[in-house]
Amino acid sequence: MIEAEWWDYDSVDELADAVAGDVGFIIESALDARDSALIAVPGGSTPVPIFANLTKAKMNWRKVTVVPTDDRLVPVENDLSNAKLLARSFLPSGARVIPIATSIDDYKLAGNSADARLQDLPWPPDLVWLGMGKDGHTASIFAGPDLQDALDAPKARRAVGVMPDPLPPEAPVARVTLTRAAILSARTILVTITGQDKRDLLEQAIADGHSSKLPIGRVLAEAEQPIDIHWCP
Ligand SMILES: O=C1O[C@H](COP(=O)(O)O)[C@@H](O)[C@H](O)[C@H]1O
Repeated sequence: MIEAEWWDYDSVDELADAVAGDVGFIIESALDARDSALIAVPGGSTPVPIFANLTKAKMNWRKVTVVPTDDRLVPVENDLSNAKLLARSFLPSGARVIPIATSIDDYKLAGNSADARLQDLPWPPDLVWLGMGKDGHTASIFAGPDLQDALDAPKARRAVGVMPDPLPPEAPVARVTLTRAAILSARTILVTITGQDKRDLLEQAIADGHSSKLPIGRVLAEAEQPIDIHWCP
């Protein structure tokens, strides 16, 4: 059973303030301890106001590397690109942003390429920050033919390519994602979600643990570290 602590806020603004503070603290602690920080952060819409608050923090951003937990296989100029969001959010502060998606058509090969990029980074990440879709996917670990690959990849494997099935209507494309092993290797894991529907889904996924039908339940069931879940309606 995972050790999950819920942090509830009344509004997105309050959540954004608090999570930006926590992530800033994690980065500062890594800079103090190792003189560099590596964080993996989600895409989508939930983190946007948090990024805005976080990047106002004064710290040595030049020593901070930011990677997406996952990305959609689209050109980096496309609005669906998580790398585009990270570049827009973090590059002005001076952080290094490493995209993991490529223009390779074969999504499995794109997964190999994402893995190779991540193999060049000092591991483990100081933080893996996860979001969750309405269908219970996290990072881009989705239901579909590649679910087991992403869940069962060996410890050394950091990313794989996946084809969600069904394809989510808001972004109906193949993806690359951190594996479960890569997510769980992080020094700290936190989750941000909004809305009662997602809360109900995540509570159920956590309760079901290993037998959860939802990818996020299967990922978190194996976590050895305590996990903070930040939520607002
Ligand atoms: O597709 C994705 O969706 C999830 C959730 O996004 P949200 O917009 O509902 O917050 C996100 O965590 C993931 O990184 C992204 O690629």
